[in-house]
Amino acid sequence: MSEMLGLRGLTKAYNRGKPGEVAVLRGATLSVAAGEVVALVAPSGAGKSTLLHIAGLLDTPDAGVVEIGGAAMGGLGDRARTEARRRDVGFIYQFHHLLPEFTALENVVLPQLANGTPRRAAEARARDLLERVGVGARAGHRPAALSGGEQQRVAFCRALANGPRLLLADEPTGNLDPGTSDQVFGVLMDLVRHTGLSALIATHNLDLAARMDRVVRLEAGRVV
Ligand SMILES: Nc1ncnc2c1ncn2[C@@H]1O[C@H](COP(=O)(O)OP(=O)(O)OP(=O)(O)O)[C@@H](O)[C@H]1O
Repeated sequence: MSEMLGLRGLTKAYNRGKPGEVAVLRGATLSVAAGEVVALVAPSGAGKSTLLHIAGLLDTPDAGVVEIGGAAMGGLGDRARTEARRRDVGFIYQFHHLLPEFTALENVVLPQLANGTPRRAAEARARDLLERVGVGARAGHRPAALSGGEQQRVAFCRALANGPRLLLADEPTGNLDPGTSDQVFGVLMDLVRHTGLSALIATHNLDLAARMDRVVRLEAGRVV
């Protein structure tokens, strides 16, 4: 099977060369195949957010290689990185991070407009995605008027708005109560499977991890 995400020998330290240096990644290597959904399990502070940010081109490693769809990302300039991120990567955070002054629909439309999609097509796609995750009827509401589970469903739609090839999620249901988390996670998995996306999903929840294709652990800065 072809590889969608390749992380090879990543190292990353904060406060590098200073007294407070924290070596977070120490040669982390990981591969996600096309269509594969991988769970990333790590104790708190082990560096999973750092790893996801590097994989999602939001941060750069000190050393090592990031490949998306077989293309090395290391040599890209800022502009090409931003383009690759917008086009290829969808990101979901623990907290929804929706724009509070915009409706659910607009939150899913805006990244498409930024990517050059005409408004009419962007709205049609946004409505379709919101319907698929069961919040179509709430499309005209702002995030504050939605429940936590609904907000997170909208955030899933936003992450998928530009049709990424790779989905990265950092505790996507970590902010929800256990019952809602379970249900909303099911919605996310349906969406991912339906789209044939590759995904790397960080979670502390071993039951959720067991519902993915493969589980990897981040320990002492390496993937085991
Ligand atoms: N900007 C920074 N400057 C200094 N240290 C940092 C910075 N960002 C993260 N760290 C440290 O690096 C380590 C890994 O952080 P990271 O956020 O990647 O962990 P995590 O596994 O996602 O943790 P959690 O599950 O608690 O969110 C932590 O010890 C953290 O304190």
